[in-house]
Amino acid sequence: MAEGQIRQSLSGFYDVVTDDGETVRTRARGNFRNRKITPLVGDRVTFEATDGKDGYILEVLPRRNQLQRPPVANVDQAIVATAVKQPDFTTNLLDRQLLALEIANIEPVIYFTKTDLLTDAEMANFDTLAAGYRKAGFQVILTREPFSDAALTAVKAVLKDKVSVIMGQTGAGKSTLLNHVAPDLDLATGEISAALNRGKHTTRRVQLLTVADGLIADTPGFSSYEAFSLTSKELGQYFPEFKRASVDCRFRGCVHVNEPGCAVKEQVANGEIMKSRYDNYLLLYQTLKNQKPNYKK
Ligand SMILES: Nc1nc2c(ncn2[C@@H]2O[C@H](COP(=O)(O)OP(=O)(O)OP(=O)(O)O)[C@@H](O)[C@H]2O)c(=O)[nH]1
Ligand SMILES: [Zn+2]
Repeated sequence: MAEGQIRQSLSGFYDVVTDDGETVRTRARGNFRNRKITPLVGDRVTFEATDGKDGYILEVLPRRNQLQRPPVANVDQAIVATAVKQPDFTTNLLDRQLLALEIANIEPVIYFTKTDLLTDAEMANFDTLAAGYRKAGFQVILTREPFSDAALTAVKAVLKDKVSVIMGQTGAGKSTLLNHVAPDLDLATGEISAALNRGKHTTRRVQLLTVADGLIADTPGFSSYEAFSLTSKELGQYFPEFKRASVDCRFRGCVHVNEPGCAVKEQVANGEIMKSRYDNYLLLYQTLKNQKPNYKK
């Protein structure tokens, strides 16, 4: 019996890399299907290897988290590629992406793309915005020149020794960024997400690629479009700076809307919490409140 990590899945085959760096092609045994366990890329597994034949997976070790798109487990962080322009930037989309990651228990890293399209005055606004997100507790990479040494050094430092996924709207610059970080990958811009997960292809390949001493999923995520399975009451827990502030709210279970003595609203008023985050919270709160209860979870 050996142990390793699934680095690629393709048509029912799982390529497992052992701690010695050896790659073994395996299949999952029937008992996985019975137990409704589908091994995922990123899973730590035990497996049996047979000389000259495909090995088979014995057990999937407990997961820290898992994503549906891309189907990857044990993800450390998500690089949220966020264009400052083309497509237009909105805090609403960014905050929804951050919420989705918080729910999935995956650390976000906000990476602003296309800063070369900004005037200096516009750049100053993004500096202020980045400072707000940093204060809220998020990692933010914002550089004046895309793909400058400083920008690439920052990205590589973030990727090192971690399992990362990259997410962002179509056209946000995900493949362009990856191509700069790892030129040998040579991903076709505009094709990274077109080729996969669009329903047309039945043989879906998912891979963790070695990039800058880390592992990165070759398929981007789209979780911002997904419905959130949480209640309006729970929402505040997934805005980290709200959660921190809420210990000082007068009422336990304060949802930071109409309650008196709300520490979150106080911090919005005095500029500690970003107004845009609060406005987006209120929009999401209303959406969730109007949503039919979801008893699935
Ligand atoms: N000016 C400018 N253009 C950029 C930058 N990064 C990417 N682009 C352009 O933006 C367009 C979209 O970039 P992609 O890297 O294909 O975007 P993507 O996020 O991979 O898009 P999908 O594959 O559709 O999800 C391309 O025409 C890129 O050349 C940048 O930093 N500055
Ligand atoms: Zn409150």
